[in-house]
Amino acid sequence: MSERLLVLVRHGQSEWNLKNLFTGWKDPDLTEQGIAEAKEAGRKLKAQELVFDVAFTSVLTRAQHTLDLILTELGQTGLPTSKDLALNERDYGDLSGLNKDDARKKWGEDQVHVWRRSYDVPPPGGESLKDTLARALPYYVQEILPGVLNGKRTLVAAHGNSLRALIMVLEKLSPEGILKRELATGVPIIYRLNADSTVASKLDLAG
Ligand SMILES: O=C(O)[C@H](O)COP(=O)(O)O
Repeated sequence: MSERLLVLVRHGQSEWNLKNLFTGWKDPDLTEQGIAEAKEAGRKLKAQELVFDVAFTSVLTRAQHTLDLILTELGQTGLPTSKDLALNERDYGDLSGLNKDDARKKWGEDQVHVWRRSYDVPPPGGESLKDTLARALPYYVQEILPGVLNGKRTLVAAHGNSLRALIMVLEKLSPEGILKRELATGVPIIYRLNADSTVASKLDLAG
C-alpha cells in the first residue's frame, strides 16, 4: 500500500516579511534568513527520509525559490513541478506594500486582525481567506489530491494563507478554528492521508 504522502511548507522569510509589509501577490524574493529556513526545511525532510514524486508551487518567486532550495537539499532537483496561480498568497489588494504596523495605526488593531485572519472579511480590494479557498481548493481537489491518493509522494511549497485555506479543509477547521492558526515560515507539515482523503496522521516539523 502506498503511503499517500502530502507535505505542505510555507516559503521562507521574504524581503517583505522582513520589512513587515503586506505582500499578497507582490513578488519579493527570500532574505538570507529565508534561504536558510528553506535549506533547513529540506534538511528536516531529508532526516525524515522522505522522497517525493511530484511538487506543486505558486507563480511567486518566494515559494518557487523555497521549493528549489528544499529539492537541492533532498538531492531531488528536476522533480516534476507544477506552478499555478491557484496556490498564490491571498491577494492583499489595497493593503499590498503597506507596513502592517502603519495599517494598525490607521485602521486599528482589531480591523487589521480581521483582515489578516478572519475567514470571510476581505481586505479592501483583496481576497478573504474564503476567496482564497475558492480558488485553491478546486486546484487541490483536481490537480493535487488525485496524485496523492494514487501514491504520488507530494510536496507543496506555497504561502501562509493559501496553505491555511488547504489546512482548513484537511483538518476540518471551523472559521473560528482557522482564525487562530498561524503558519511559520519554512516549517514543513507532513500529512499522511486515508483512502477517503481524510488525514490519517500529521507531523509538524517545527523546532
Ligand atoms: O502576504 C503577506 O503579507 C504575508 O505573506 C502573509 O501575511 P499575513 O501574515 O498578514 O497573513
